Amino acid sequence: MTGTNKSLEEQLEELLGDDANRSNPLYAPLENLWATHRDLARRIDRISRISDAYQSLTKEKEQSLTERINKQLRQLSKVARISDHYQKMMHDLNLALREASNHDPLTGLGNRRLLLERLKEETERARRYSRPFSIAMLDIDRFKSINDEHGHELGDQVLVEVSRVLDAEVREQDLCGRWGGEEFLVLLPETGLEKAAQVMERIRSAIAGLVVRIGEDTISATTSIGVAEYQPGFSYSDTINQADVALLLAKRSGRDRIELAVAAS
Ligand SMILES: Nc1nc2c(ncn2[C@@H]2O[C@H](COP(=O)(O)OP(=O)(O)OP(=O)(O)O)[C@@H](O)[C@H]2O)c(=O)[nH]1
Repeated sequence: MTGTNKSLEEQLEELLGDDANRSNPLYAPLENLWATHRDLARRIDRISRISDAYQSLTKEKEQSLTERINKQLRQLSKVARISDHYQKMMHDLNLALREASNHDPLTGLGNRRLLLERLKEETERARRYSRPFSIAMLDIDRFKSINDEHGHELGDQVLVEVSRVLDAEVREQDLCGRWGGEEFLVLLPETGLEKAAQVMERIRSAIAGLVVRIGEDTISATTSIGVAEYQPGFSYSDTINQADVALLLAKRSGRDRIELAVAAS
């Protein structure tokens, strides 16, 4: 009656389902035992389903917590990237602002503000370490008539060309900048009057040889230059005044020349 490949449960079901076995004295206890077993199995099944459900709920919670943390991490790294980007932008903007506040937009040379800053520093250095320095004030001759004859735009072009010569001719340690209008200032650290005069003579000659072309027309320009050396006890503006006086002398003496400031005795 019982096949060997049948499970114990199947065999019992078959035994208890067969009415012929009811008269067997073991039938009732076996039926009871089977009922108890099935009840127990149902309970175990329920408990394990509850446990499974609880486990998957916990797993789900864990998963969603991990997902939430990952999402927050992704958002944080995005915010960090954006913040880095803005910091770089601010840095570049600051550099551009500093560059703009220190440079002349037409010629690209340092402006009066930068020149004054460096001049003050150089005066302090000269005072402290007893080191020489000189400055040269350079002015384009009869610039008004260049503007009047050829127009303001061309006047601007001459300013740019003169700036290029200046920038190319000054030495590494020197600083040249636009003092204002058609006037330029060259700062020559570690340089006495005589040496400064040599450098400026080279610059004067290079500018005199400059030819600015406009279509068929050509323009040339000359410059007058006043050179002054820092004197002990001088303020930076005293040195500027001395260079200005020398420049005025150069203008009055016929232009296209260099005059040196007379050292205070
Ligand atoms: N094109 C142009 N002209 C300028 C600029 N700044 C100043 N100027 C002109 O430069 C001229 C300077 O003229 P003045 O100060 O009379 O001197 P100058 O004609 O050079 O004569 P001297 O200095 O005596 O040789 C003025 O006409 C200004 O308008 C500029 O940025 N561009």
